[in-house]
Amino acid sequence: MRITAEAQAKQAVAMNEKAKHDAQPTRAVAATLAGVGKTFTSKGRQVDALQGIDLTVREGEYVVVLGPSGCGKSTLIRCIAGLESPTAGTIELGGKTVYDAERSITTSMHKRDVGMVFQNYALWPHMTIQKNVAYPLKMRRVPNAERVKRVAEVLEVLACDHLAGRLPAELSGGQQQRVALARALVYEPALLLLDEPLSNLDALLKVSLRSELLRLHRLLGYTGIHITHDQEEALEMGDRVVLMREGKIEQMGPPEEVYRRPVSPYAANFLGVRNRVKVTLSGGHLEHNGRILGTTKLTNRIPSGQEGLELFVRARDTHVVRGPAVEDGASDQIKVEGTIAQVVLGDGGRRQYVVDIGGHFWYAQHPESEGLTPGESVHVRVQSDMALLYQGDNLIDL
Ligand SMILES: Nc1ncnc2c1ncn2[C@@H]1O[C@H](COP(=O)(O)OP(=O)(O)OP(=O)(O)O)[C@@H](O)[C@H]1O
Repeated sequence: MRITAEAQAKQAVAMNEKAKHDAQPTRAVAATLAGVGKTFTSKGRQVDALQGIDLTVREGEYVVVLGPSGCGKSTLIRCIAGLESPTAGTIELGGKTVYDAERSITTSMHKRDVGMVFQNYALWPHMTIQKNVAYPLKMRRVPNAERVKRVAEVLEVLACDHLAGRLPAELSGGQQQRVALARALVYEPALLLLDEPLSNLDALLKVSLRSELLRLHRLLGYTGIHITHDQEEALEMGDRVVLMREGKIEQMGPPEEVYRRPVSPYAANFLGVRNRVKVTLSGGHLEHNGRILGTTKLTNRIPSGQEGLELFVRARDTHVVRGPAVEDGASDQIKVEGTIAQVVLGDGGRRQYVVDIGGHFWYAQHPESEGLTPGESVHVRVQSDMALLYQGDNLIDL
């Protein structure tokens, strides 16, 4: 979304201003979306940014919405906040309808008890940190003494108390995002929406702020909806992960489930399953480019005559072994012969072996023999139950 920092600052303040403080522990609310659609019309063109979104986020749950650029994540969160009006469906927050296309109900963003944090922090550049965080309280005419107390409390929770007298430009990106969080939380909103809050931060800071966000969520108990295009962030942070694809929900579930069973090649690809090869079923064998893939029993569980099959395997589930594949008959393994093309430093500083399996690269992480070097003949080996097999867009249940 291309919105100016100034406009975002106004939106964030306006929403946070209205999130009511009642001196109680935070009241989390559920968010329920049914059949939500949003079509943008600009210059005679229509874009269906959201289509038929059904999603319930439970009270106190932390849901991470994941997807590539343009899949509708920001539009979704902006519709929940009231910054954007959907064109179909209903939205309920805490059991109250805040949007209903058919009944023409649209509650303004000021009346939704929602806090929001943006990717680019959206702080007021000319105000000190203390004033930035106090601003929404001031707008609601919270008395000065109470304001000072609450700002000090929230800055302390976020370990930003020592920054109170500085201007945003005098802070690092991570510090600015902490302050933006403080401003969103100073009202103890029942629902916190986070629009790519970590995307502008460097890798190390990202990881520490992930833990910080989870700690705050546990401490304060609000319902959280966090959007990101980073699969690692989503899997680490979400009680549930919602994967989006072209304005629709492709898959949702607990992170372990989404990680283990991506429902489609799109989901597998987005969740970092790097090895993807077309396979055929022939004479009871699974084959790639006319070569039999080991002694896999996957074929026992697939009806014969299937077309459009694709095998997906994670690099971290692949072993690479020197020499040709030996048929031992006993194990249920996929084996593919090839040649080491590259040895590179991959995820988490682990050596990654790139194996040329006949014009196609296969990534493997576990060497069974030390000192493998480019040009060597090897085979890659995978336990069949770690493989994912798809037919067209569907996961075959093996
Ligand atoms: N105001 C608008 N007018 C016209 N089209 C829009 C508008 N806002 C978003 N879109 C379109 O709607 C689709 C979804 O956009 P959205 O910003 O929600 O995606 P996103 O997943 O958040 O992407 P990003 O991570 O790049 O922000 C895109 O095709 C986008 O071009």
